[in-house]
Amino acid sequence: MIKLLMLRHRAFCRAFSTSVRTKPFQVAIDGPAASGKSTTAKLVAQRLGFDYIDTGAFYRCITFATLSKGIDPSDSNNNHQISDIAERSVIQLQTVFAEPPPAFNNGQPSSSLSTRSFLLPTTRVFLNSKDVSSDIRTGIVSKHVSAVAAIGNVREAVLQKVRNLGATDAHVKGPNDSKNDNNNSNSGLAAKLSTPKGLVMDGRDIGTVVLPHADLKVFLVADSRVRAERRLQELIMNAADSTELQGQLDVEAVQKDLERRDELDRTRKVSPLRKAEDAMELDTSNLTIEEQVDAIVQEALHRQRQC
Ligand SMILES: Nc1ncnc2c1ncn2[C@@H]1O[C@H](COP(=O)(O)OP(=O)(O)O)[C@@H](O)[C@H]1O
Ligand SMILES: Nc1ccn([C@H]2C[C@H](O)[C@@H](COP(=O)(O)OP(=O)(O)O)O2)c(=O)n1
Repeated sequence: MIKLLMLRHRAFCRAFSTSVRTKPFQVAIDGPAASGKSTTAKLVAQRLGFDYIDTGAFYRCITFATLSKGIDPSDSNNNHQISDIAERSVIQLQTVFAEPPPAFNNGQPSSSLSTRSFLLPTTRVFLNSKDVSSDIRTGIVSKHVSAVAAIGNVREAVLQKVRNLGATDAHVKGPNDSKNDNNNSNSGLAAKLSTPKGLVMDGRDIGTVVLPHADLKVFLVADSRVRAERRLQELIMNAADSTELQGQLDVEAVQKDLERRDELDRTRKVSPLRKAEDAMELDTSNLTIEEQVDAIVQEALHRQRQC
C-alpha cells in the first residue's frame, strides 16, 4: 500500500515538474477533537512560511451566530434557518505569526527549536467584522458545533467560503505589530493560488473533501484521555473567570464531551471525519508539540524536494 502511494506520488511529481508550480504546496491536517491539529498546523505554517486556515472556526462562528439569535441547533426543524445564517455570515481569519517565518532557512529553525517554535501564532476570527475569537471557544459553542457541522447546506456554505476566502495574510509580523492587524488585505484564495508559497489547513474533511489533492495529508490522533487532559488545561488557561468553566472542570466530563463530538463527526452523512487513504497518521499521545511539528515539517520538506 505504502509502495503504491509512493509510486503515485512520484508520478504526480514527474507530471508536475514539467510545468511551473502554480498552486501553493498544500498541507491538510485532520483528526478528532483536541488531537493537536490547530496548534500543530499553525506551527508548521510558521516554520514553512505558509498561510494557515482553521476551518473549525467557520463552524464555530455559525454555531455562535445561531445561539446568539436564540435558535436551538439541536432541533433539526431549525436547519433551514441555520443554513441561512451560514450563507449570510461573513467570516474572516487573521493569523499573526510570532516572528518572520523561518522559511529563509529552508524551513529549518536557525536556533534551537524549543525556543523558537513555542512562539505560538495566534488566529483572530471575525464574524461580520466583529472579533469573536474568544466567543467561539466557549463550552456552549463546543457543545452544539457538531450538530451544526452535520447540516449539509451549512457544509456547502463553508466550502464556498473557504474557497473564496478573504483571509488576511499577516505573515512576517512581529508580536508588537498587532495595532495594524485590522488592515485586511482580502487577498482571496484566487490570489493565494497564484502565490508560490503554501497553505496549511486543518479540520475534519480537509484531506478527503476540501483539498483532496493536497501534497501532504496528515491525520492526527491521540488517546481520548490525553486529549481531554490537554483540552482541560487549555480551558483553564483561557478562561477569563471561573464561571466560564462551570461543568468543564472535570476531566471525565471533558473526555465524554470530546468522545460524543467525535462520534457525531464520524457518523454524520456529509463529509464525515475520516482518514484519507493517502494520509500519514501521527499519534501525538506520547509526542511533544515540537516532535509532532518537526515530523510534519520534515515530511513536507522531503516532498517539496522530490517535486
Ligand atoms: N503533544 C502535545 N503535548 C502537549 N499538549 C499538546 C500536544 N499537542 C497539542 N497539545 C495541546 O492540546 C490542546 C488541544 O490542541 P489543539 O491544537 O487545540 O487541538 P485541535 O485543534 O485538534 O482541537 C492545546 O492546548 C494544545 O496546546
Ligand atoms: N473541516 C471541519 C472542521 C470542523 N468541523 C466541525 C467538527 C468539530 O466538532 C467542530 C469544531 O472544530 P474545531 O476544530 O474547532 O474543534 P476542536 O478544536 O477540535 O474541538 O467543527 C467539521 O465538521 N469540519
